[in-house]
Amino acid sequence: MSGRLIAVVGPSGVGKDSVMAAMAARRPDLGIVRRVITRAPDLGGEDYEAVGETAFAHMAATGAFCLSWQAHGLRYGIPAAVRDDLADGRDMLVNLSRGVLAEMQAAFPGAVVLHLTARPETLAKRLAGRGREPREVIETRLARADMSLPAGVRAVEIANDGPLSEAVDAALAALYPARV
Ligand SMILES: Nc1ncnc2c1ncn2[C@@H]1O[C@H](COP(=O)(O)OP(=O)(O)O)[C@@H](O)[C@H]1O
Ligand SMILES: O=P(O)(O)OC[C@H]1O[C@H](OP(=O)(O)OP(=O)(O)O)[C@H](O)[C@@H]1O
Repeated sequence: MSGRLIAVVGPSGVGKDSVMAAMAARRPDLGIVRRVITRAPDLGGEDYEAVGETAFAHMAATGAFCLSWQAHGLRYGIPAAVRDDLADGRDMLVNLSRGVLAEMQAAFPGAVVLHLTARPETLAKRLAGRGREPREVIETRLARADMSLPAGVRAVEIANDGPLSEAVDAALAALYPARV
């Protein structure tokens, strides 16, 4: 059986990368897609492939991505090779923009969407604590926080205001309902 693409979405600082890493730690069969980003290398957080604008444009033009978008002044690409992992039967977590969900569902009909939420004050505190972006950049990220999901996208809503383990429990329970 094919694996499922599991899109993890939500505002900056909500905990997408933290929840994904903790989910994969609990279920080693769950993979995490390594994104290609025009971000400086080694800024911490997720494991990503850092590339320059020219390399990104070349990759996009030669079909290296199954999905790509632009946000926060950066370009993001999802390697088309994720289809090989899915064909091998592996469920794959991927951190996506809310803006590409309709396109993603058309391209991956069996995909599941996990929508993480948290209160605005929680987001502000976490972004400051993460320390990856300067204050002005944090402000513009917070301004996008309440963006809604595109019409017609069905998602599992998961609150991540409390301990990380609670969000991870909720996400795993939604994906892998226990058989009674
Ligand atoms: N449930 C949580 N409780 C406390 N801190 C959290 C929780 N979830 C995430 N964090 C912290 O918040 C910051 C942002 O999390 P991150 O996973 O980078 O979010 P995102 O990928 O959605 O921007 C990180 O410093 C992370 O350690
Ligand atoms: O359209 P949106 O839903 O607002 O999302 C836009 C981008 O923001 C996040 O990026 P990134 O992972 O660089 O930032 P984050 O870790 O602060 O969320 C997310 O992964 C998208 O790439």
